[in-house]
Amino acid sequence: MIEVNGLTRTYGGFTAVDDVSFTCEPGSVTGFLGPNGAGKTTTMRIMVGLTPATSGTVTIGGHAYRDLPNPGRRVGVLLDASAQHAGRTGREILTLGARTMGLPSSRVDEMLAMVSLSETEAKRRLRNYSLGMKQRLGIAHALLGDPEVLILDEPANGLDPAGIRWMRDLLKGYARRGGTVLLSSHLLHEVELIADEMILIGHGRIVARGDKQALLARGAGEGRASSIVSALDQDALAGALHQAGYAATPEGSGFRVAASTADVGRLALEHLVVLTELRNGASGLEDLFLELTSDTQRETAPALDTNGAAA
Ligand SMILES: Nc1ncnc2c1ncn2[C@@H]1O[C@H](COP(=O)(O)OP(=O)(O)OP(=O)(O)O)[C@@H](O)[C@H]1O
Repeated sequence: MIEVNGLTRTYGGFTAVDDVSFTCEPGSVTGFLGPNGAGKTTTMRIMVGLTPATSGTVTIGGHAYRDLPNPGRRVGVLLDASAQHAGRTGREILTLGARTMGLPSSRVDEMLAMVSLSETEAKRRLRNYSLGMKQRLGIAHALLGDPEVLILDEPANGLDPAGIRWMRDLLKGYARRGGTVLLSSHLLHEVELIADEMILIGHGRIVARGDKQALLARGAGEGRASSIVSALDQDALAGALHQAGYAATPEGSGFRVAASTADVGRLALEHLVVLTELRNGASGLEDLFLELTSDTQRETAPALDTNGAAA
């Protein structure tokens, strides 16, 4: 169990983390989401004692991280997969970790096998690892001490699709066996698939949190219905939509309509319009994320022309 209470971190006059409180329960994966610079990494660094808090507390299993006698056996941490010594091999990095935690060297082989790093790859120096390989090694390092809590900053970063699925299954299995997982990510879809609980942060403040299903329902709630629709006769479709009073904007080869697929389908039937595509255009979590963090998004930056100059 992780308990974060009133966590605040300021840098000069700037507040990077602003009175953040949440808990992560055993047996669940908690997704920590927010735009660039929202305060996710800072919060996680404070949790594991790498950055001091200005105020507030974090406890893991009831103790501050710095008070845990053998922290690697309690908390697995992956904050920056490149933060290890670049001249060491993957095997050396894991062996040092195992020794520090008082684990047998057989644990290193187990972990290498678990993250699918081959014997040859394990002998390579970290500086010659691909990003995905570094992430795999980082996950192996985090799991080395068989901890009950995992704190992972963007663990899917650099993994290929098969690697992302592997990590998803790994973390879900870990939580099912009673582990507590906190992971940050920009990959909303990925978090939707993996997390049970979600925390959305913007400008250092929590803007939403709770059970994934409840947040998704909120994101896809009343007034947010959206469909993507195309027809053989687009003009007839546009006319029918207009007549019914549905707001429609051109998207792809058809329209995005502020109505449910059932309503659009019914309308097409009434007007005998043959549809070539009709699907749900709402992305509950993405819409909610963009709405709640809209003041922290950067898309107000000037558009670039094809030469990269500001238009
Ligand atoms: N040592 C520091 N000195 C000054 N400002 C800092 C420092 N560390 C972080 N910040 C600022 O705090 C804010 C939060 O940064 P943080 O790295 O926690 O964001 P993040 O949510 O992890 O972003 P990203 O998704 O881009 O990794 C940013 O504006 C960042 O510039």
